[in-house]
Amino acid sequence: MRTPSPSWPSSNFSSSASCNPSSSGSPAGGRCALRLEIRSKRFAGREVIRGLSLTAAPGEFLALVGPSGCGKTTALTIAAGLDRDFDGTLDFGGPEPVLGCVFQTPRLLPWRTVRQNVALVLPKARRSDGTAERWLAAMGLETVADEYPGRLSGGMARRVALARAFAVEPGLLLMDEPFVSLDEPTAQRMRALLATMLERSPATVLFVTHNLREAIQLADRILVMAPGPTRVAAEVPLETPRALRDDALVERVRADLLARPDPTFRLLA
Ligand SMILES: Nc1ncnc2c1ncn2[C@@H]1O[C@H](COP(=O)(O)OP(=O)(O)OP(=O)(O)O)[C@@H](O)[C@H]1O
Repeated sequence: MRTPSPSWPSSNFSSSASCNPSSSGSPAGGRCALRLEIRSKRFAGREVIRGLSLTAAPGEFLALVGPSGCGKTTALTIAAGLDRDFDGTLDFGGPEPVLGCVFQTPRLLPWRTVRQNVALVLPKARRSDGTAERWLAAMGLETVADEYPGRLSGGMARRVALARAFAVEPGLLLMDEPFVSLDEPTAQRMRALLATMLERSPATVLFVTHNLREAIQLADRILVMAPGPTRVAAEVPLETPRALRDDALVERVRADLLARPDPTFRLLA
């Protein structure tokens, strides 16, 4: 049985400090640079990535797009520091950042309430200081804080996963197809919500997606990956402010990219 969906939070917000669920009060937070150089990554001797180099400026939203199996998740896992078995370097231009991760599935603990799922990622001293509740409220989820994940819709569960990622005030947010398999209207609302949350709590973002429209809508820069072994084959900066990217603009940019003579872009059609 599913609980009724609470209303979606508004994507407009006041910039006053009291509206910011972040406790640091610092809009810049701990945003970090990201410099990842994968000279070679092998699985059981098979090289899947060669010569992949990517950098992100503090606060930049970088989207990695490319066909299935080309190594996007592998690169993200290395950027998260979860796979150190590669030839190359990972550098944040300073101390290791606080990481927030959002995966293809929400990965909520079914035996914990929504509130507990968010509070669990916080340092012990902050688990009951209202941080989890503030982020749940920011996602429009305050009415389901005491529910268990099994009672949530798919979209609500994804919002809990987003609240959990933002609750740690990440300097680096790693997202692996976070809105895949949602119906399109729900995915659209999630994208708007993500953009709003990033305005409230800025982070450097590495966002993996198959969905070129989604990348055009959200990213500051798109890296197009090509397989065999994987490398960055093209880079697309997006200069129109995110808030001004309506459907028509997204479609126009997508059509322009797919019409490019570079065969890499045809892999994205
Ligand atoms: N643990 C592993 N052991 C062996 N091979 C792996 C492992 N993880 C990934 N691979 C291989 O590495 C390649 C890249 O996989 P990866 O999951 O990074 O691709 P992807 O671009 O994220 O794919 P998708 O878009 O389908 O999620 C694939 O050929 C995959 O089979």
